[in-house]
Amino acid sequence: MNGVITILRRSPRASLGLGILVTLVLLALLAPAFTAHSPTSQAYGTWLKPGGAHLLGTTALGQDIWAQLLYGARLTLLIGFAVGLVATAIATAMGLAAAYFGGKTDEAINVLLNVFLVLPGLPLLIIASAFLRGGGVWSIILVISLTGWAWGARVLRSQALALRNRDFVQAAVASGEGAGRIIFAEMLPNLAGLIAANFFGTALYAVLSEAGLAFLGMGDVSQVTWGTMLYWAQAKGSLLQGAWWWVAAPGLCIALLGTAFALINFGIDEVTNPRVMHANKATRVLRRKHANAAPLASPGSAQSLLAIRNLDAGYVTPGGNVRAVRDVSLDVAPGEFLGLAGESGCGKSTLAFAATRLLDAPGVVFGGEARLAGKDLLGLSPEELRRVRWKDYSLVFQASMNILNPVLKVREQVYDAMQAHGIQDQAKLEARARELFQLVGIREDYLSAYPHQLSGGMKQRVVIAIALALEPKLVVMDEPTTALDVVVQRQILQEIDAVRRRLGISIVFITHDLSLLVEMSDRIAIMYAGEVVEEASASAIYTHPKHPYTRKLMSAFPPLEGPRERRAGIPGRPPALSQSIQGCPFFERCPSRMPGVCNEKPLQKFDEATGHSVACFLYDPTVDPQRKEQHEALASD
Ligand SMILES: Nc1ncnc2c1ncn2[C@@H]1O[C@H](COP(=O)(O)OP(=O)(O)OP(=O)(O)O)[C@@H](O)[C@H]1O
Repeated sequence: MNGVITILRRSPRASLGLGILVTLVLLALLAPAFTAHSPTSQAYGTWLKPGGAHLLGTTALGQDIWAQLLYGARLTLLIGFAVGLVATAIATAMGLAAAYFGGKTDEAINVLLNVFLVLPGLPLLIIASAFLRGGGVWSIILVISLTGWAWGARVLRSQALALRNRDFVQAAVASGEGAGRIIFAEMLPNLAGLIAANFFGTALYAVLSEAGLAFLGMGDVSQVTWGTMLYWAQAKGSLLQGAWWWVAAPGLCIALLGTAFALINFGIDEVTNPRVMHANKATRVLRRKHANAAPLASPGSAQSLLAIRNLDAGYVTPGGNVRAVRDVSLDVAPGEFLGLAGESGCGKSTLAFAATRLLDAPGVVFGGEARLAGKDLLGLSPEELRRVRWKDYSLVFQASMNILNPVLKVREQVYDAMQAHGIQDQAKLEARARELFQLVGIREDYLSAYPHQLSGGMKQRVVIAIALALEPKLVVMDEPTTALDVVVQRQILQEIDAVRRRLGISIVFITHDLSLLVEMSDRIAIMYAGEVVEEASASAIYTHPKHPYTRKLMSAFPPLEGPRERRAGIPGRPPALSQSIQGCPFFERCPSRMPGVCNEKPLQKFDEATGHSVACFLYDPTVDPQRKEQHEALASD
């Protein structure tokens, strides 16, 4: 129900379509309230013009056209809805079975699908209806369902196959969940939008097919539907008699019903697909804002390679906007290693992707700025962006090794990025590829290998080599080594650091592992619930963490040296990012919270020392120092 309300709220097209559909259904159900005539009675005069007792005139057989239209809507709608249900049920069952069971089941379903898809639709409908003639409206429903399920099944199968390979389904399989639960609880809900769209698409096909069959005289012409009305109008030569309204009335109604189904279908697509409409809208608004924006004039920007200002980003979901990055401002200096840390889900990746224009729908940048060497990244056209990526900045993320194409040799893939940016000379390409391999610690002969011949660590090094190929000014690394074992992880990190120092590039490094960051970074920014809550040099974060959250994070990791101690987690959960947050987002979990201050005042950053800022009211000079001391003491108890 909530899903339907969201679709209607978000999509004016869906609301219009549903409005038309509901009106037609009401007219059909309440037909006796709108006409006193019977649709089948032939007691009225023939060929009467619209007006008087007969709103739309009468037929050649003396039937009231308005009454036929109202009562005919019942069967037409029944056929649409019934075929929609039957064909969608078949398509869903086939698609899910093919994807879940795979192997022979998938092959068999695929063959069946292909047979139905290559058979021409109309002749198949005609032959099937000839066989089932005399079976009334249910045989029409059966015939149209049998010919109309295959397209939906093909689309659902491919979507279900993609889902089947997603981590959460694989995890459910690995944990021993039964087939029924995986199909109905894990996969089906993710296909809900597609199934609903398929229902309305098939209903539209059914209404049009019924009209086509009836018009050809292949349906049950003794029943009143909009299709059989067209058949009789044509058979009795209504246009030759000048009675165009007999054809126009059912024709327009069919077109109206078709429009309603199509509008609802569009609406579902807009909201449940990749939410393209919203993403595009937000991007357009942002572009306009950026076209008029003045360059940044905030402190630090002269020193900054990457300057992020008041960045707001997140995801448009059917349940509302998720604000995963909230008003974040951050600078990365040339040659600097900036670590970004925080619990899972606090917005680190969203920040990195949004600032580098890599956030895909349903992700959206709601506002703010990101400038790289003064260039407004959020305002660049796709062509300008293409020129800047890889050359000015590149990105390496956790699953990056999967970007390697399994059927191309590593050499070609290393060449690709360089060729796309104008380096065509084979000798130069080869020399640079070898140099890059040396840089990231892989033997040069692996350039001739295929990705499957490399280990995970080597593949990740190849990706890092590709990211460095054009010597970008900035490399953003989002947990690039998390999937690797700790020894390989450490080696790669040391090599990345050596490359950074040698080439003078800046690195933004994202990880949960704060102890690793302390070791590697120049500066660390701690994120919590979409906000940067503390920012300081790595040594200050290690020796004097200020924010209670940073302190808790630090105490959750083993120390770099000294005796082993029992580590404590942070009780509670971060707030939902789909809701607005009043005051400090850490309030509920904070051992030093000051009720009436932290949960009420708008969150601010306070400078504790040069280059050390904390978003915490314990450092607010306007709060009574005694109160702060009491609460700090509480935390240390
Ligand atoms: N496609 C999406 N649709 C809706 N919400 C999303 C989507 N992707 C991420 N989110 C939400 O955005 C928030 C921030 O996610 P993000 O991946 O940026 O966090 P993170 O700190 O990088 O987490 P992790 O360390 O686990 O990668 C989370 O609450 C997450 O649930």
